[in-house]
Amino acid sequence: AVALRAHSVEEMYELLETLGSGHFGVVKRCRERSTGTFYAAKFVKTRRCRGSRRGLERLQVEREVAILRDLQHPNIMQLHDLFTCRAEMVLVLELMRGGELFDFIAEKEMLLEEEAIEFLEQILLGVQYLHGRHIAHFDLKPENIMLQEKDVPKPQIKIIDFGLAQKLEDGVTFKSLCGTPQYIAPEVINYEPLSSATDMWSIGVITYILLSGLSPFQGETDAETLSNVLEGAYEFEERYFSDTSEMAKDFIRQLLVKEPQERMTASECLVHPWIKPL
Ligand SMILES: Cc1ccc2c(c1)c1c3c(c(C)cc1n2CCCN)C(=O)NC3=O
Repeated sequence: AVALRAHSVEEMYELLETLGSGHFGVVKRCRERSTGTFYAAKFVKTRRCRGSRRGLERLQVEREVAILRDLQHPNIMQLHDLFTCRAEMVLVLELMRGGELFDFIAEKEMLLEEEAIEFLEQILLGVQYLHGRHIAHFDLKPENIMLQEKDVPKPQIKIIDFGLAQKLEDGVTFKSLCGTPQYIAPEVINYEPLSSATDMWSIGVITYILLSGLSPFQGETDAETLSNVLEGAYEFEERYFSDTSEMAKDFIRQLLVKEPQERMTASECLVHPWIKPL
């Protein structure tokens, strides 16, 4: 169980280099003094006095922690320890030495269909587990898919960053305008009720990127990207998709569907002939 510790994180962990920073805060590699095991420590400033922005971050982190504590799946990031003090919260998380899937694709330009399927199957198993517990991630993108190790034949992945995740209470329509333009579904832009289907649209975008290195809706500006998403305006550019299988294109077509209810669910994706050939 993850206890709320009164001590400072530095009593229990030796802080090492910064792994990344961004809206989520700062993430540092660290080593647990008692075991010598390496982890990732995510620091989020939550000092209330700096205006509502900090307060909002604290709420997001508290929601993320509540969700993470409840989850136990090989493809979902595990919370190992938690420290809160007035000015900040520190989440100690499994270390994913392989870094982001985003960087992995960038290095390789694009993946073979077999490699893409390896990643997608794990992402879909993690998302199927989340949706089965009525949790939507709402920020699925290659930056939030981390690799345990990267120089291995079949890298293991975990989904991270549940800062925008929500428990989907039946009947409660959740609307929110956040997420990253390239990956957000039409209903997010139209401020319509969001659901687990919103995550499935993002998986369609991620699949398109894994196979081509291209982002299907990206425009010159965010505004252009958002209007491309609303029009559902994407195509399989011949130059990039000439040797992509029809099965793979069908998989993407059945996710990049404007109507949320018409998109495949994670479970349906896992038995789609492209993922689960007979
Ligand atoms: C090797 C490496 C490099 C950058 C990392 C991480 C690991 C990392 C990690 C985590 C998070 C939330 C962010 C992380 N970042 C920041 C970027 C995440 N999109 C995490 O939970 N475990 C990580 O290893």
